[in-house]
Amino acid sequence: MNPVLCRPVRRLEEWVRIFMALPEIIEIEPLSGPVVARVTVPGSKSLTNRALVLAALGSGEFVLRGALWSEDTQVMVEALRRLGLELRVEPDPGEQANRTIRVRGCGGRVPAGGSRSAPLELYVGNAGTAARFLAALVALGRGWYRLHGTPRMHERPQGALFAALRQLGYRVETPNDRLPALIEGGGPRGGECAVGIGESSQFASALLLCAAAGGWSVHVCGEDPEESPYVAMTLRLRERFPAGGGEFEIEPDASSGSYFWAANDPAWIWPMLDGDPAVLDPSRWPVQVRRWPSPEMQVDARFPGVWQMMLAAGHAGRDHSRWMELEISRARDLGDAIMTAVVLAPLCGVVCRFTDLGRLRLQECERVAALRTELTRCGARVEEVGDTLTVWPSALHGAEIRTYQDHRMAMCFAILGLKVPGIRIHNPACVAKTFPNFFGKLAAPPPEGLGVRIRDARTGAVLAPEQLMVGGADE
Ligand SMILES: O=C(O)C1=C[C@@H](OP(=O)(O)O)[C@@H](O)[C@H](O)C1
Ligand SMILES: C=C(OP(=O)(O)O)C(=O)O
Repeated sequence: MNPVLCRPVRRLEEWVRIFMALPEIIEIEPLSGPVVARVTVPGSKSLTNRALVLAALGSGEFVLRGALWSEDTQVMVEALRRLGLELRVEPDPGEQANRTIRVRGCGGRVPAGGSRSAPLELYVGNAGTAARFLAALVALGRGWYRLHGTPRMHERPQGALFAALRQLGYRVETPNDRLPALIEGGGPRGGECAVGIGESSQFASALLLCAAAGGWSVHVCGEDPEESPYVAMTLRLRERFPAGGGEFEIEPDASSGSYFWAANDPAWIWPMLDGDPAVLDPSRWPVQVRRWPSPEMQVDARFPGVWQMMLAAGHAGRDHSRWMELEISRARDLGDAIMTAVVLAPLCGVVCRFTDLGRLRLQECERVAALRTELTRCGARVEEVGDTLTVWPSALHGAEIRTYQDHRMAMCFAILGLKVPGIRIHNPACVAKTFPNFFGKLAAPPPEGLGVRIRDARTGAVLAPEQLMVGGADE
């Protein structure tokens, strides 16, 4: 192809993307009644980034099918390429935000970095998984690497992971135990370390993913790794991943699926329930998520069961003219999907106590405060005591929701907007972190989507599903 002609074509694509950027603020129009839908959600972010690390360190050729293609996985792919690994990304005809990713493993020999004064720079965006997993992975290389990310990633904790790497004998230089950080690869060197996961369980996952290649023995402090859901995911995946090369299928992302299960409104389910209690079975609900995984790997695969429990308790409370109370723990019952349950709780007719939320304060934003503030803005009664949020049944009204650059704030409140008129979402494009076509799926006609009308809140124009895809779909 003529190289002179190539450049203007690429520029045109860039312009198309810029014109198709989501508006700064959108309004969600509530659904007028039950919608029968069978939605496909993209691959699991957590499994994709773990599988990329295991494939990169493994021996042979790996084919990852159903891998998520979003900001968090793109920074991981780019970082592995900058390290010198060979990765090929191909479209997935079954899902716009998935890819098939082919990886040639380095057999545990991580390519060398730079010098201390000119380290190999690796950008991790605001992907906690990439920031933590790559910090452990580069320790297995030689020379110096510098990890850096977005301003928010530079505030998020890394300290306990760096302490564990130092116990193993690696050098990590950072003034404040956060990113940016310089890490000197020392290659595999057997040894032991203990890691605290109070601030993030990703510290343990990072070390466990690289432990076989590094000869590391990793002790997780304070929590039973088998019972800490995301550490358990790492242990399960290590057992199942084809270490010597081969194909691996990534499950759909259960946290992303929670938004669609939660679209099944109490006001749809309760009237049916009076005549037929079997209606409480999620497999009977109008909105379904295809290929729903078992909870063995992803704790959030429990979401339909938790939503069922909330709906059942809310219904029982109505009959006894007294609200029932439920406790839902971030440590045991749900992972990221607990945010979905928190935001929809005021409509469930049950008092919900959401406990063990401490780690949420250190994520994309201070999520405990953000949830309380934005739900209160919609008229909900919410109380924050320690790391617990209690949410009471409340009459809600529309509001402009600030999303704090947090994809899950945008997605949870968009689902609230299917039930409460006048919900407006600021910076909806932040969903690109894990679910670039989330709003496209809300707007797509049933049965693939929910047929929701989404407007540019400034102009009132209804946006077509293809206008609602954000960023990152171009490889
Ligand atoms: O290991 C993982 O893939 C994740 C662990 C969790 O983080 P924390 O352990 O920091 O809570 C979760 O919130 C995040 O979205 C993904
Ligand atoms: C906390 C999250 O992401 P991470 O820690 O992987 O950046 C999330 O996706 O909700």
